Amino acid sequence: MTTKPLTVAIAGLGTVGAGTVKLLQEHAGLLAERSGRPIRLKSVSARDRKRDRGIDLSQVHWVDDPLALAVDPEVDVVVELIGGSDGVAKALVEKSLHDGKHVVTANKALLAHHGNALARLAETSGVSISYEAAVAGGIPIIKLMREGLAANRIKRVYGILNGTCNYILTEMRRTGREFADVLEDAQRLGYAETDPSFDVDGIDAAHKLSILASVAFGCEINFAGVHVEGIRHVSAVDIAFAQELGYRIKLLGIASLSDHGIEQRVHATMVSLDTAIAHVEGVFNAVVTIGDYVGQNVAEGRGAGAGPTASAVVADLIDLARKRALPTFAIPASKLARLPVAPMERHYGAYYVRLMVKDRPGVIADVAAALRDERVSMEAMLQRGRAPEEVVPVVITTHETEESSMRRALARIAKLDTVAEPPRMIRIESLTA
Ligand SMILES: NC(=O)C1=CN([C@@H]2O[C@H](COP(=O)(O)OP(=O)(O)OC[C@H]3O[C@@H](n4cnc5c(N)ncnc54)[C@H](O)[C@@H]3O)[C@@H](O)[C@H]2O)C=CC1
Ligand SMILES: N[C@@H](CC=O)C(=O)O
Ligand code: NA
Repeated sequence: MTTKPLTVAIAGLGTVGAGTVKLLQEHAGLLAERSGRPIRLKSVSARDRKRDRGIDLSQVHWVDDPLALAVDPEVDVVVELIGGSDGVAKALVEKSLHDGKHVVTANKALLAHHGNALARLAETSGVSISYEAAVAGGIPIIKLMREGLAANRIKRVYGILNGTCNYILTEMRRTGREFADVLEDAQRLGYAETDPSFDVDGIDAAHKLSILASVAFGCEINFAGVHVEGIRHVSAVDIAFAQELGYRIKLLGIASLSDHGIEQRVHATMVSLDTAIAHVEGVFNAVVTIGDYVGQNVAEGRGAGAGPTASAVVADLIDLARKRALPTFAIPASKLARLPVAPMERHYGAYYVRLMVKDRPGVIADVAAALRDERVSMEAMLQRGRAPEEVVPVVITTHETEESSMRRALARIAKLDTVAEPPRMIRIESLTA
């Protein structure tokens, strides 16, 4: 057994970087045992050398220019924890791979945008790019899919992929607090992205979903092909109606294969209270995979924060120390398929629609007519409180229909004089987990 340490350099010492340094130091003995050799942190780079991060950097080289880490001949692995799909993070990862260094990264934005090219580059350089921390934080979902489920064809993968959104939706429901107020909490706790609109607008979950889809289906990453919606439009009223109807609202990422191609979508979703995923709360994420031999598998754990993310980063380092490397997205980059994107208009599902209507005779008949004309079949209707000539909420749930019909019906409903605000639509997903 080799005792030569695995020599590591880390770029970025924020939430994840500082958490990773702490874990490497506190568990040094355990990691050496599990890896068969020590994992040695040689150097670090970040923007502000003087900042107190609550970690001991006295035995570590400080390097001002992160790109210098890529050319240090002693370094085996560069750990990129800066973030961002371009700029320094991309330059560092490319330079490191070119220079024959393994890369570990938590950067899903980078992989979603440039993963195909980076996987090819890693392969031609004979090194690996590992990214367990990039998808669902501490859940070992990449390991689960690339290794544990490797014998299966996977047709569908979905889950709660953003800790910040799940935390916000959970707190709003439990406490009735406002969206902006809860988002500040998530930022303080280190869950949110540098620009939190990436979280709340669904972009971060879409980055992760595009990576999961590639590993699940053996296809190239196609981030541009993800239909993305966030949670800004989800209001306390919808959360309360969801509860009354037996649902919970979750931001889900869902990828599946159909006759039309690959469907990838991220949006607020009503899931039945009977499902396990409805009860995944706070910063927890959950990923459900359906394999043809194994059936359904559910993995749950913390999706963000220093500790869980560091756990995933260091798990990748242990694999490298053990000299275990796999193709980036489970099969060689040159073999990844380029799949057609199934248009969202062809999506077939059930819908929740909330209208704010003037409480007048005939209004419901007009709404029902618009639905009927577009062949959307109503499942149930709820109206709470009567206040003639006042604006009141009316909720409709539909049977399964094509999204294009639903959109046409909503466009007609929005134009009715009695409808005071644009209709709010949330997809209802029938899930088994
Ligand atoms: N915070 C979390 O819970 C999770 C974050 N991630 C990902 O991990 C990465 C890091 O995220 P956080 O630690 O939360 O971010 P952060 O903002 O707390 O830390 C970023 C670090 O990068 C450094 N940095 C920024 N620009 C730099 C530059 N030009 N040159 C050198 N250093 C630079 C900053 O000084 C800081 O130390 C991102 O890709 C993020 O998406 C992934 C999973 C969970
Ligand atoms: N901002 C992300 C961090 C982890 O990927 C999240 O909230 O899930
Ligand atoms: Na993970």
